[in-house]
Amino acid sequence: VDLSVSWLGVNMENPLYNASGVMCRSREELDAVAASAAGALITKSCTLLPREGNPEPRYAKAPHGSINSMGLPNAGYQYYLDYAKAYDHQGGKPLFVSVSGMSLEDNLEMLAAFRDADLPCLVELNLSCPNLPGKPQIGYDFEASSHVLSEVVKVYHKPFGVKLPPYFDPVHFAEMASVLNSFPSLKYVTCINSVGNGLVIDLDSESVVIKPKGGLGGIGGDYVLPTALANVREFYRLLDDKHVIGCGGVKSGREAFMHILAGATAVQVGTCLYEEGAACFARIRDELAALMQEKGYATLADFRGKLKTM
Ligand SMILES: CC(C)(C)CCc1c(C(=O)O)[nH]c(=O)[nH]c1=O
Repeated sequence: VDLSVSWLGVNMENPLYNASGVMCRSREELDAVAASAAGALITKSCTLLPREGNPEPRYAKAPHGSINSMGLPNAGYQYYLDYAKAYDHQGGKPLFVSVSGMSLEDNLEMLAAFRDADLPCLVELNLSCPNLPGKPQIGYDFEASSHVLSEVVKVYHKPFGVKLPPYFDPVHFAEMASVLNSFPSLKYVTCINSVGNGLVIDLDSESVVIKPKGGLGGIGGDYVLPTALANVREFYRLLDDKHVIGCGGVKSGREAFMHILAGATAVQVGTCLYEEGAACFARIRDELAALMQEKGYATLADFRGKLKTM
């Protein structure tokens, strides 16, 4: 079976890579993903200046996944720009850079810097980045999303992507798809970011399990798979001429297969990578290949987007 996928000028030997935020904050972590069986790698969302992030514990494993309120700890955009400048784009795996500025101005400054560096890597704007005080995250404010993207495309002229939070209402799917469809240079979306502001309680201690935000944090893992698949499917259906990257609940070849069946071009691994380490990529890759073999599919295109309805 052939697990390769070529899209937006990048060639991946297999469709699996890390979810932004997991094993991608330092060059050592990024090199570990690149050295693994992953087909690509993406950096931790960066801000203009380095950030410590929230007090620990800020990540916790939960019975069926994970919860995190990391608070955007990162080395600052220059660090990732330097990594991208030194990166072997020809011989290496595709490198994606995630950007999540604390303000539109910060995002525009970072995007201008990546533009001027003229690197082969693709830039992904995290729309879970903070909005004005008293407003929801950008991705949940359709007018703000439209404004941000309008300003972004004035500065950044190359193809780019956005990381989307999960949506839960058909009207929201339609509204966000309508916003995204008005930007032709926006060539892909990654669905989904963690399911926001969940609460994991430890019964023995009768306590929250992470320190920031009174214990509230983004949920990942098994808990989010159905929501992730629905977001992949809906945006695959509603977007014109854009790729959808699946993220959420992938821990074996089975969930990777489901994401591709729902329409995903490639698939990211977050919680499972955090818990298992980079060996998960070879395991999931081999499980996906075995599943394809069993079902008689030779390539990813043989089943991509071919989810049956009743
Ligand atoms: C939640 C934000 C801190 C605004 C963005 C960074 C981020 C974080 C984080 O750094 O806390 N965690 C996630 O699961 N998704 C994210 O997009």
